[in-house]
Amino acid sequence: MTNISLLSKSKSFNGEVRRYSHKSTSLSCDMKFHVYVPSKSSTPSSVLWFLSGLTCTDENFIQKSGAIQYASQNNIFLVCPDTSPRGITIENAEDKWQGPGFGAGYYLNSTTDKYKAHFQMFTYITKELFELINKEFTDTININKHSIFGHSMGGLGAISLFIKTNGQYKSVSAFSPISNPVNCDWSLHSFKEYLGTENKEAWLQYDPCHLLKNYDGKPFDLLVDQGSADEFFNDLKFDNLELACKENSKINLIARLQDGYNHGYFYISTFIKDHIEYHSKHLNK
Ligand SMILES: N[C@@H](CCC(=O)N[C@@H](CSC=O)C(=O)NCC(=O)O)C(=O)O
Repeated sequence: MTNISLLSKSKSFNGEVRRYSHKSTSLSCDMKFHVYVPSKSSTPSSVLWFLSGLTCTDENFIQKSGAIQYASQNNIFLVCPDTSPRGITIENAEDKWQGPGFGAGYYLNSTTDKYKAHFQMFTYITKELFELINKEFTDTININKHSIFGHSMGGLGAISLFIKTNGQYKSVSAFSPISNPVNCDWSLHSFKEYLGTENKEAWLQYDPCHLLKNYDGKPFDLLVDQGSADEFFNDLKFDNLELACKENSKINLIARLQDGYNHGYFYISTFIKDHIEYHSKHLNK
């Protein structure tokens, strides 16, 4: 018995863009997500997860990134989750697009009384939705071939989820990630609200720079693109990311400062082909 409801589908590059809804047990609310299903092939598709940034839903990437063409060419099944629980009430909610709140789940499991009932995005992405995709599309995908990438808050999420799940994903990359959230006022504010105002150790468990500096697993590549004209450049701490990776010989950082590009989807769509081909190479090793 299926646990997902099809909301829409459209043919695209010989495959299908589909939007589904389901009742999330980890978030205790109804959630939506998009997938791209490549055209039928004798080889099961590899799976590539994209984690979106602040203010996004499951629609921004699939509509604006230009990824579908390259996913089709590389037999890649795309998964585009939402960025927070939806349709619930947050008592005394804050009206800040950087969070905490809707569109700003930071891909972490909240422990504070105000948010913990619904803001469990780490578990939602890495367990609940991961298992749902493997179950519902088991005839289409290779359940052992998943990779992950993301943008901004989603770049933070891709790097932290990759490291914290010990090999669940074959490869990782990021566009303009929030690399050091504990050293940026607005992301630290969300971390304090989600994880506790004095709980520095908990914040660090979701901070890419801290995780990269202290990583002690199998060596891996990390492709990161960063626009030089990014309006959030000083908040994203690209330099701290480079330093954290330089200090750890297990991480092969491929850092690309892209001259003149800003933070938005026109920049993402310029380099999306490179990222999809990077993941395809790692998924087909
Ligand atoms: N203040 C604006 C800007 C919000 C913004 O730029 N969001 C980015 C991600 S930022 C870090 O995670 C984004 O992806 N926006 C969606 C898009 O389609 O561009 C606002 O309030 O929107």
